Amino acid sequence: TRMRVDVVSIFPEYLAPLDLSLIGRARASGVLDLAVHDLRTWTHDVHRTVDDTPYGGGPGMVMRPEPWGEALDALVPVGEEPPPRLVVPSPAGVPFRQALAHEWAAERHLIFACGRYEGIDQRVLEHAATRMPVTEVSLGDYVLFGGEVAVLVIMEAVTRLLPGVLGNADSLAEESHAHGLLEAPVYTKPPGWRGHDVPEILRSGDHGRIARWRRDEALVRTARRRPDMLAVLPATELDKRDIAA
Ligand SMILES: Nc1cc(-c2ccc3ccn(Cc4ccccn4)c3c2)[nH]n1
Repeated sequence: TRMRVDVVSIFPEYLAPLDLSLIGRARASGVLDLAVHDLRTWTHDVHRTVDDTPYGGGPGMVMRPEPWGEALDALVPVGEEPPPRLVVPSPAGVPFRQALAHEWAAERHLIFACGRYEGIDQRVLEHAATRMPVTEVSLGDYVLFGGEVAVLVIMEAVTRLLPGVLGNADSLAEESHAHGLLEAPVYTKPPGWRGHDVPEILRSGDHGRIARWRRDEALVRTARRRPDMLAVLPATELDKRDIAA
């Protein structure tokens, strides 16, 4: 098996979509070995308590360290080499970008800790960091209820980079965040639809002009929607003439 992934959550059913489609196929093909665990497995009280009031006061509850400690003990075999990476979605995390997806696609073992409430007692991450690399990661500047949907996003971004998962390797090559620009628009049949026609050039068969047209469209789109992406492009990539046009 290429990669093992463990996900721990108090809402394991939130991760059910990982059984579907491409990720389901990656699991069936053996390239991905995924297990979802209920954090309450590692509670011992009759109410299976996972949260408590925050030290220092403030609203909401905080996830207790003990269940997380036992969960991670159970999921990391003693002396596992290389150690797994612990990924903890958090509003205070580093931004998740395609570069991280590529890095994590090379890992042998990922463990995702899905927090809820106001988050996980920080000592869980501090202690885990004595045994494995730990990354707190944010999907963006908006606040979710918990880490589960972030794990779905991260798992999709990482799994599609695993060998054999993407059917047509070219689509990986075409990936927008690879050449630093947004994708050009895409079209398919019919050539005319509700009065909207497919740009003639795409039906010309002139592949050189088509490639140029797509690049120009990508540049214009990026300039309009994501000027920040252009700021980091190496000058060689950016032909000012394209933008002016
Ligand atoms: N990019 C992201 C990531 C998250 C995220 C990830 C994990 C948890 C566990 C709990 N919460 C709620 C919460 C709300 C307020 C302050 C702290 N946490 C999460 C939110 N929101 N946005």
